[in-house]
Amino acid sequence: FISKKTQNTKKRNPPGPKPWPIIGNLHQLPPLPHISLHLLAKKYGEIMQVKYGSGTVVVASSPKMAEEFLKTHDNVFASRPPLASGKYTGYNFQDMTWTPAGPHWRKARKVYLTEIFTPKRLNSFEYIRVEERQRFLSGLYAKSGNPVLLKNEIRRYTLSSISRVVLRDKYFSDHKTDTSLVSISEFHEMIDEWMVLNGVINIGDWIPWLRVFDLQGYVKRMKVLRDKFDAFHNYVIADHMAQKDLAGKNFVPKDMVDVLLQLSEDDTDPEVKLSIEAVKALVHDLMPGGTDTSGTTMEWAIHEILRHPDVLAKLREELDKVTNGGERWVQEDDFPQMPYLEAIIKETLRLHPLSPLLAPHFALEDCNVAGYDIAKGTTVLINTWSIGRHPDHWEDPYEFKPERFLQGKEISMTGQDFTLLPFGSGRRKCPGYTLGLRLVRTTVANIFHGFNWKLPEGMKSEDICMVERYGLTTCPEVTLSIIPEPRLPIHLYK
Ligand code: HEM
Repeated sequence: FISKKTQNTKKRNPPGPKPWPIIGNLHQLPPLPHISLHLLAKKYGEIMQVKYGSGTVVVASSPKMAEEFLKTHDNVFASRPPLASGKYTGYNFQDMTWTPAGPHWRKARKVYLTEIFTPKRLNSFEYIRVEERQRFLSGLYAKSGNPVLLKNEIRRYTLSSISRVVLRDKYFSDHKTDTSLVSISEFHEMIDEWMVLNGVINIGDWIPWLRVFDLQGYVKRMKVLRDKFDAFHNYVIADHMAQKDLAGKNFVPKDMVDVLLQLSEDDTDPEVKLSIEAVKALVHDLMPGGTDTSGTTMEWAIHEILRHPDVLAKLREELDKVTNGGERWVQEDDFPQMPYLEAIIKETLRLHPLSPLLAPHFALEDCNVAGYDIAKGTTVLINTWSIGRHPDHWEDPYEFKPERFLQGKEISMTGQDFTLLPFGSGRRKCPGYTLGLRLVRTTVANIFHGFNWKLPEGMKSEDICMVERYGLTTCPEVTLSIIPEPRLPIHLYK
């Protein structure tokens, strides 16, 4: 017998697979959790509850459910779960990616949006992006006729573009020297490790009594990485402060570290003061957050274009038109005249969203979503990989067809349309997307404007590997080796 009162107060959880004791549904996730959750959602529905150990995780797999969490109830779900990666590799939850919703996060977000990623600031750094792009394209020209690992070239280029804007480019070198704290390859390894450790499912986060054992060794690795990044940031901050002192009253901020340090001296905000520790945490966000994100998106776009010669032919038509038959490189102010390029980028991000489950969101209080009770402390994942393939919203969802974005109503990729969410939406939306898109658009355009690309002997375009490697960012499993052949007048490469 259940009393009427009990019936009325009984919680209604979203449907989901039956969890096993202790581990919950963790055994159902590997190797690619977004695809496993996509398949489970086909059975249990657009809002689904699973158990990660003893933790409750709710997964949204349709545009409608994404809108519920990221718009209708955005204020409730704009936090992050307190995972070990945020503690050890996010400056004890002070970096923006992992910081819980609250005064520090609001302050950090305001700083990013009003000081760092304003159109004026981004325009003022355009000359850096142009110089770095030229260096990148000239480097490819020098390797004409030889196979290049495109991923490595792109990573080097995105790192120097972002690091010159964030902290000037003097802290790395090809090899470790007295003046460079880490070599470029060491720094790439640190970024890779950060991406891996921020995307892993760490058992200790979800089965708390196992935490002390660190069964997978992830926390040990996080601590090693924390110390490496901290040594780097300490050096960078100390160097910037010394130069600021030297300049005295004549000091003018030259990069984002300068801007953040200047803001840390501002005592006028009654709510939060930006400590030096917080400055390090925010600089930390910009480096891995800015490099691998844009680079991996470029990589996916290049793979797709090479697999689709018809797409390449149409892109070339557009490139030739805006550059007057190839008299010059494509520039940022050409974008409005390049709808096909834009459609390619959207289609790439639809099929290969960089963070297929976004970064995890977290319920700050109990909330009723679409008739289901979601308890405070629930982790929420938005499966953008699944949403981008939703058969009710996309025709031939598994096909790469940029043309779909040129027909009918315009679909935005920056958070207004819940069918396409590569940057998320709402309060936690990616703050760096304007910079990311500027880099991705010009690079993809110029790679195909400046070069024909030959695949290695015996390889066909359909052999290009599209298998994913899971992490906070999901990249191609196999690095493509291809041969550049210049197609523009020689003086443009010099
Ligand atoms: C094509 C490039 C990029 C893509 C696809 C991308 C994607 C994303 C996604 C999916 C999120 C999580 C949103 C959520 O949890 O709801 C995010 C957050 C974030 N991104 Fe990006 N991003 C890109 C470029 C950048 C760049 C260039 C920067 C900085 C230089 C950056 C900095 C950040 C930061 C700091 C956050 C955390 C925001 C918060 O938690 O409040 N991103 N990005």
